[in-house]
Amino acid sequence: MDWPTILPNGLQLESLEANISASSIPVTILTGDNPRDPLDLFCKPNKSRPILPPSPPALPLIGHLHLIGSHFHISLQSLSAKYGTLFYLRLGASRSVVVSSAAMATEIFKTQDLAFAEHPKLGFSDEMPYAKYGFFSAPYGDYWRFAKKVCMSELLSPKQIECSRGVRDEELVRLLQIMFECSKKKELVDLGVELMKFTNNTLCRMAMSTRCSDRGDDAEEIREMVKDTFELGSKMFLGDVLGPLRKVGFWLYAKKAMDVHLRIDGLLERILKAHEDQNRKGEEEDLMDILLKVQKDDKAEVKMTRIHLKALVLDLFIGGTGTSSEVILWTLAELINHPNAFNKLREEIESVVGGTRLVEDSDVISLPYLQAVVKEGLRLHPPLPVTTRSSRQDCKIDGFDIPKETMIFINLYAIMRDPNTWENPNEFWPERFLISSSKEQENVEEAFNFLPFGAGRRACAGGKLGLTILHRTVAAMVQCFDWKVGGDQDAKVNMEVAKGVFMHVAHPLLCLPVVHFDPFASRT
Ligand code: HEM
Repeated sequence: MDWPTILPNGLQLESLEANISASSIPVTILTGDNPRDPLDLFCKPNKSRPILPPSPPALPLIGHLHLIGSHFHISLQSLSAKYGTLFYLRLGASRSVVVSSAAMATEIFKTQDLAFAEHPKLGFSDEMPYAKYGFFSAPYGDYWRFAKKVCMSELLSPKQIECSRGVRDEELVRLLQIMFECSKKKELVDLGVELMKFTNNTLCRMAMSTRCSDRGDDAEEIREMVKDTFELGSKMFLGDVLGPLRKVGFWLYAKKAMDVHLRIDGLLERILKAHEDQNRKGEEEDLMDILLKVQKDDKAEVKMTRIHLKALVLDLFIGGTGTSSEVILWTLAELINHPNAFNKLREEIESVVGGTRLVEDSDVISLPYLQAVVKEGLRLHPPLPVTTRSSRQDCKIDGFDIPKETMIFINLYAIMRDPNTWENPNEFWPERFLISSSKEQENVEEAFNFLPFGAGRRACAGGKLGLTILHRTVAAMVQCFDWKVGGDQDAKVNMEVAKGVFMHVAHPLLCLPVVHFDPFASRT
């Protein structure tokens, strides 16, 4: 099925051409509920005439680009209020369909999961040496299925998460020590920066025990490179998805992208060699050790190459660090702005943990309010507010045709703030997750209303690890400190979101930590 040249509302090619030649391009083309996409004027007519979802008026060449503002997820949310929970957009050269309700998401994530089990291939994928081998970008097929199995049964399994407890404990204590130090010196902490370092270090050590290498500053170097990758990645994504011509993003940033890639590859290669050379028997296995074993396993159903291995480690590292630190930051910001919730959480922690030790992973099961707080943080501030899929074949949703290789934007942010599902959807109110019974909560998740980790085959592979890190870190930061924004007792956090496709905070969160409880006091 090709994209149509005649629309379901009956607009004919000839009449549109006439309108264009009358040189009133935008105005005349843009009338009608489901106007002709001007780009299609140059395509051959197609007999099958698919019925596309409704769409806003489009402009020649740029399509609907002019309707996208500084916050991608919010622009899509506003458009869905007007054009429905399934609508068609052409952003520059990309044809896409936007999904903004749980019912439509159910089609993508459950009913037709297999048909949408791929992330879209971006214009620059072929040019980037790792992109073809990565897990996130892998097409649904033998390699992806094999890597997913390795992730779920080995790398990110409950057993491996438990094995990583020592590393996670050490990194959390290191984070808290920084806060105690700043508190003592009455210095403001940039919470975003410290949390990012914390998740980076945790994931870096879990993935490749940087102590294996001969240099001590690998984590810092990786952090820099991941930052560069993210910045470049979003520019190239925007260039690719929003630009008038595909691959423009790549042409613009190719040299820088290649430079970052070579730096990352050099570093990963060095760490990999250190793992191969050392006799690590008796030492705790990290993810690289496990993958090296998988790579050498002749009986494995798929042969994993060296480049696959490096790309997978990098994907896990990139997928896990920024996401976790952002949610911790937003959740703390909400708690600081909602002192009642903050105090309620602290009381719960103190009643379960007592006053002599730091909260532990094993306490979380007895801390329902903590779990509700973290869920509410994820609901309001999903670090990937819009996830993407690509249709692997021609499909139908809600009676509309979705041609093969259409990019699907699933607006997780809009779904988790849908007023039809959530009472006072924009309010931070963790109690909403306590009021309903656990059965009702399961229903909410099964009904695809709560989707911070996406869903279906391509759902987040590290959700369990992510939640483990979130629960423990938020709990420890509340158990140990009061937080004064900018050093001021009554100041509130500015909750503005930075421009772009992610959910970064727009302004650094600078806080003075004031010690409430020091679990290490007796040891010093
Ligand atoms: C708060 C923490 C996290 C959040 C909110 C989050 C969210 C997401 C979302 C929304 C997706 C896209 C899912 C979809 O398209 O349906 C995703 C994919 C992914 N995430 Fe996470 N993530 C988190 C932590 C992690 C961690 C800790 C790891 C690993 C260490 C990880 C690894 C991945 C991978 C590998 C994918 C790609 C899955 C695939 O393509 O099959 N994530 N994540």
